[in-house]
Amino acid sequence: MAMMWCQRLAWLLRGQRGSTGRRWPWLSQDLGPVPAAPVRCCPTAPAAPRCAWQLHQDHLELRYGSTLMRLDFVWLRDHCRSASCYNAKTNQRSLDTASVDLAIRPQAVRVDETTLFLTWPDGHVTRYGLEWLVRNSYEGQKQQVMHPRILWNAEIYRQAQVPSVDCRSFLETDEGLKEFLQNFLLYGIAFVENVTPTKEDTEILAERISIIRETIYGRMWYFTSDFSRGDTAYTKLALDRHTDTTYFQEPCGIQVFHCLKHEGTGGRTLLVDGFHAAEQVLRRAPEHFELLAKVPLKHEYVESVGGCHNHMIGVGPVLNVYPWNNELYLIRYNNYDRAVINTVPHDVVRRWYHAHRALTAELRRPDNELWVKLKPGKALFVDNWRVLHGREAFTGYRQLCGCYLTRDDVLNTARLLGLQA
Ligand SMILES: C[N+](C)(C)CCCC[C@H](N)C(=O)O
Ligand SMILES: O=C(O)CCC(=O)C(=O)O
Ligand SMILES: [Fe+2]
Repeated sequence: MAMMWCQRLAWLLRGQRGSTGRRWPWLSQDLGPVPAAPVRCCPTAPAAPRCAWQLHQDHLELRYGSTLMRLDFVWLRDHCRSASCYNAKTNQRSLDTASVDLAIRPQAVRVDETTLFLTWPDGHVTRYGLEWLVRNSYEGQKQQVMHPRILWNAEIYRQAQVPSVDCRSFLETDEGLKEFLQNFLLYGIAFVENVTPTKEDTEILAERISIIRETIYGRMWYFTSDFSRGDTAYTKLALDRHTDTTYFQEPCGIQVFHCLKHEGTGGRTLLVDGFHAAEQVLRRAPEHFELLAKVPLKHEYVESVGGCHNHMIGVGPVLNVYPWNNELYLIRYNNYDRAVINTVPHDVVRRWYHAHRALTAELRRPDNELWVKLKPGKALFVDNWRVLHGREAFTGYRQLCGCYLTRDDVLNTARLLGLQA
């Protein structure tokens, strides 16, 4: 029934080029109720058609199920999955997009129960599965989040009783790895237990899920409070919550910590969900959130200790969101490493400080603080794009090892196991 109705429209539409605006008032913005006549002509049809469409000057408006899509004609030509336009073996586009006339319009449009058919002026036919369009259209994408997450404060995290994964199951079974990654994606932190407390064993863990990201700190690093590097991390001092490598253009995606030894007091690790704090700012004062997401600033690492000479600069806002759905994907927060602010005009800078204060207040709320004591055998993976870490001051000998991971490769592993990442 829907099909017949649309086909009729297709006939009507021929020769209607150059039209603007809505030509068929019975097809309201949300393609509202179905017109009475066509429904009656097909008694077995369901009450509302699954699909309805209408051509506009530069796009096709298509409703399928509850999704109303607006599909640009060039987009529709560009994403053609025919054998000559797309190589299904490599999943790569063969079509040269630059060869598409930017004023292209389909010559004929037809929809059946499952598929949209478009015939282009040169006779080429493009087919789209309607389900595929829902999944891949802007409107479909907007209805979902890229990364499903559970935002937490200390209470929520404890209540969830997220299990640690055993080292053997992590290394030897896909289920163990998948469970670990699922927890990591949802909470931004995850633990592996019963790890042999050596750098080499920690490295094996890291390599199970990703490629190790070598940085100025090396590939796998050890650190103690020997000030072997010009950074507070290499002392016994407390470290307030922060994310690492904010001074890289692309901050490291994941950080692995494994405490190999601690003979002394203090030294607990602090973890805070930066996205939870940012969400609270968004709820309470959206203008602060917006400023933190819009104003770029620099972070900097200037080192000149012993033989180590480094000067790194990373530029970007504190909060990074996908523009199409405002979903957070990266927080860059390190008050130690924040550089001189010289990218913000005078009439914005004070407002930025207010916004930064609001976020800091959220990040410092005691209910948001998760304190854990890292012990030999228990490795911690932290999403450095989301969860802030810090540490309590300590006494005695304390040795940590770990590494950074490339984010893309962690997500790759997760996707290959069937997780949404
Ligand atoms: C982890 N490791 C000890 C190797 C490096 C520490 C880097 C510390 C730096 N201030 C930052 O926050 O990025
Ligand atoms: O010593 C710690 O527990 C963490 C120090 C730190 O922030 C880091 O190494 O990135
Ligand atoms: Fe750190």
